Amino acid sequence: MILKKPALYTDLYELTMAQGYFLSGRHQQTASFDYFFRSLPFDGGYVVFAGLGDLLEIIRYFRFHPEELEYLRSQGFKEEFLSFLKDFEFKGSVYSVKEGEIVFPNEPILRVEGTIVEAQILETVLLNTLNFASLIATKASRIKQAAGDHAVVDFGLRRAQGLGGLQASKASVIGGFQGTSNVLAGKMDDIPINGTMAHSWIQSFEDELTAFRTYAEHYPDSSILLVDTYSTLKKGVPNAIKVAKELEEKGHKLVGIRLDSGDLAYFARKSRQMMDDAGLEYVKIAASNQLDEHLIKSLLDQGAPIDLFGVGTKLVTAYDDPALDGVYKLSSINGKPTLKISENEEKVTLPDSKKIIRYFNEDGSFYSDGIALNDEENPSVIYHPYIAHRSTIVSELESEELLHNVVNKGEIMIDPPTVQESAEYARMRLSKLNDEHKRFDNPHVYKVGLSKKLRELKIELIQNA
Ligand SMILES: Nc1ncnc2c1ncn2[C@@H]1O[C@H](COP(=O)(O)OP(=O)(O)OP(=O)(O)O)[C@@H](O)[C@H]1O
Ligand SMILES: O=P(O)(O)OC[C@H]1O[C@H](OP(=O)(O)OP(=O)(O)O)[C@H](O)[C@@H]1O
Ligand SMILES: O=C(O)c1cccnc1
Repeated sequence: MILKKPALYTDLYELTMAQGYFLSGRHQQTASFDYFFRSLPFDGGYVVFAGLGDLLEIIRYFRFHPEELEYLRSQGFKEEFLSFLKDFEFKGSVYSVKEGEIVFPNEPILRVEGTIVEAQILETVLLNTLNFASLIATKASRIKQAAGDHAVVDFGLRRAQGLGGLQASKASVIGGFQGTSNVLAGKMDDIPINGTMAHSWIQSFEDELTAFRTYAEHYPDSSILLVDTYSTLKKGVPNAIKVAKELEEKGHKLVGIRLDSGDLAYFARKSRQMMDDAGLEYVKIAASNQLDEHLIKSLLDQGAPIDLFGVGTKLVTAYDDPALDGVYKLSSINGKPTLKISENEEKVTLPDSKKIIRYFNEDGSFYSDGIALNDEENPSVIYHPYIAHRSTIVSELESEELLHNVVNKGEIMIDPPTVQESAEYARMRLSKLNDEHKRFDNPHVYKVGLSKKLRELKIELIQNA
């Protein structure tokens, strides 16, 4: 949890609308909003849903404190509304997929039900939390996929967008990273913290060997020496070998070396050879320098004997696709289904309260998802969202509903998932997504269909709009 006072972490219009609902006596209307995204980031085939734990904390702490009310008063908000906010607590309900779930475009992966004011007032902070966490968890998952069994560690804090670095470190672990260099994230979320050394350590000594030796004296069983400050192969690796041998004499072991520039595949091969020749097969090779999933894949395809990848900038900034386009749309008001029309059929929203059903192949892998009205039986056929004649029979398949009641009339119903639990769930679910949806180039589109009733309701509302 990052903000203990999240109520003003919002766009002004949420509060002006809330005041408008209140002053016009409409604030007790009931409403239902869906959270969903429309397109997949990184030209990928899936998203790892993250941020639910933080959202539940935000709901738990959601109050308007005296100094916040004072600020709103200074901005012209009316006394009547401010006294309403003084006692405000979220008393609505939230239905969500699990943190770590593998999800796809246009699925209503989280639904908020409540009065129009309480559901509306959550919009911005909810989007801010879920969009960023899911984006970074997805990027991390792709990087981990490229790294396979090799370890990946988050080095991104220094390059992160301000305090987003905290959420990014947590989301990276949900996506499959082993640990982070971010100490506060480690403390807050019980994530393993890891690290090596900076060039400044080496430059601050009269020579590289003394720098390595001094570090190893202090950390005889946990040193990873940065070998590229002067010359990787002529100085860095030979000096690291010397120090490793000295450690051996004292009954300790050098953990590794880190490469941070130049041709990482070439240097890794050469360093491995030099260390193996010196009987140091156990010393690991870590690599960093603007890595992402494509470079890691390329390095491993080149046969680079790298054991650990440190990944910063490209991970925490989601460099190639810096925002998930998640939105929060009204789907019913006072029990009446509603939708938002668009010229573009793909942007027309889905009305009413819905459920998501995941269908499985016989081997337990994901077959496709269906979206149906909440109060209908699980459908036996699901239909393409826009092309009427395309449908799939799903009646014989194993299925599972994905939305769970995580907040019920203001009461939080689950222990917020720990980062480790969400990471394990994401790993397990990703293993059920077939490879054609996971490949980096032109991944096969995972099918998400609609029930007949939902499709018909949507068409009826469009025609009557
Ligand atoms: N064998 C390789 N195959 C593909 N990409 C690599 C390989 N080795 C390194 N890279 C990547 O190429 C990019 C640029 O590497 P380069 O050696 O130019 O780094 P640099 O930071 O400019 O080095 P220096 O710090 O010496 O200036 C980095 O993103 C790096 O990870
Ligand atoms: O390349 P990234 O994926 O963003 O990974 C983080 C980078 O941050 C550090 O460099 P920096 O130059 O900031 O400090 P240093 O002196 O420790 O190398 C580190 O050496 C990595 O190269
Ligand atoms: O520990 C490291 O090696 C590290 C930490 C942050 C950024 N770059 C490297």
